[in-house]
Amino acid sequence: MADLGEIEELVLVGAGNMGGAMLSGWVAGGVRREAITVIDPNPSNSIKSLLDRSGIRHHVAPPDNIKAKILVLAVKPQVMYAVLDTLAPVIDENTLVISVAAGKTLTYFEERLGKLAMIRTIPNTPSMVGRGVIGAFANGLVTEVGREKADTLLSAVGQVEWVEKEADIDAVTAISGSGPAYAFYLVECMAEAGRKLGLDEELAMRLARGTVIGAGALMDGSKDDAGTLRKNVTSPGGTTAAALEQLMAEDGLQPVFDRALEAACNRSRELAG
Ligand SMILES: NC(=O)C1=CN([C@@H]2O[C@H](COP(=O)(O)OP(=O)(O)OC[C@H]3O[C@@H](n4cnc5c(N)ncnc54)[C@H](OP(=O)(O)O)[C@@H]3O)[C@@H](O)[C@H]2O)C=CC1
Ligand SMILES: O=C(O)[C@@H]1CCC=N1
Repeated sequence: MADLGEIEELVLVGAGNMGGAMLSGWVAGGVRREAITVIDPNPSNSIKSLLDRSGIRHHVAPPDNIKAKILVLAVKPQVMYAVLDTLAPVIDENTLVISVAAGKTLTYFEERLGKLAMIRTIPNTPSMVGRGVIGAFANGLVTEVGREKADTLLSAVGQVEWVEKEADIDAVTAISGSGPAYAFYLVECMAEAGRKLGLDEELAMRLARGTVIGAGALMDGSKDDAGTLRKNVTSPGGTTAAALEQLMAEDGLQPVFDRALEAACNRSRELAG
């Protein structure tokens, strides 16, 4: 595994939710501040304060005195086209490009930047607390060393899962990229149901939040699979069995998740263009 301290000429384009999370992970993990350049016309106050605190170079547009060894693209898919047009000054034939943009394919980037070593990734927001899940696919121009460096950078914010087919990234996006939103929605639904049972709204939310956080922590520390952990809660003839009977009625939530993840996967494919 490469060392974060050995990373050089790392250029981050877009320091929002995802770019900012990665930047924080790199700084905390030991990437040298001199090795990082951030390009963002309007970083948030928290990123501005990180940049000021750590003394990292910041530009509102690509400067012409740096060639990126690693270029991380973390702007919204909708502005990617315009951004790529501006990047020529910071790219040469040795630049390794890492995209975190949902949907945007390697072909899309190759058509605009030329044939370069490129990695398409899809992280998720728990990357902000170092607990992300990041799917990644490398094109044929990425060397073993390049892949190791990318793995090290991405591992600074979470668990990296490499896939063998680029098309799988759309499905990864549907599970782990968007997945935190499903977990948060679960909390919202549980809290609302508790409120309808007569609990104070804020108490219901504290109970729902704490339960999902605790269940995640339990799963994190356990060798048991999710099904076994569920069965451990479910006493025969008890309250959980009564609830699960409702949640699993007919085909249960599976068809809803099938439809939801298919919609996310299809949307990822649509964002390609
Ligand atoms: N949020 C998520 O859960 C996930 C997001 N992603 C992907 O990450 C990418 C970024 O998303 P997210 O971080 O949520 O978005 P944000 O809007 O939080 O961050 C994007 C940043 O890029 C900045 N920006 C806009 N134009 C430029 C430019 N020309 N040059 C440099 N920076 C620019 C934005 O500034 P301003 O705010 O002023 O526009 C903003 O700071 C997207 O492609 C998304 O698909 C992937 C997985 C999960
Ligand atoms: O909703 C989106 O498009 C981005 C990608 C995955 C999570 N957020």
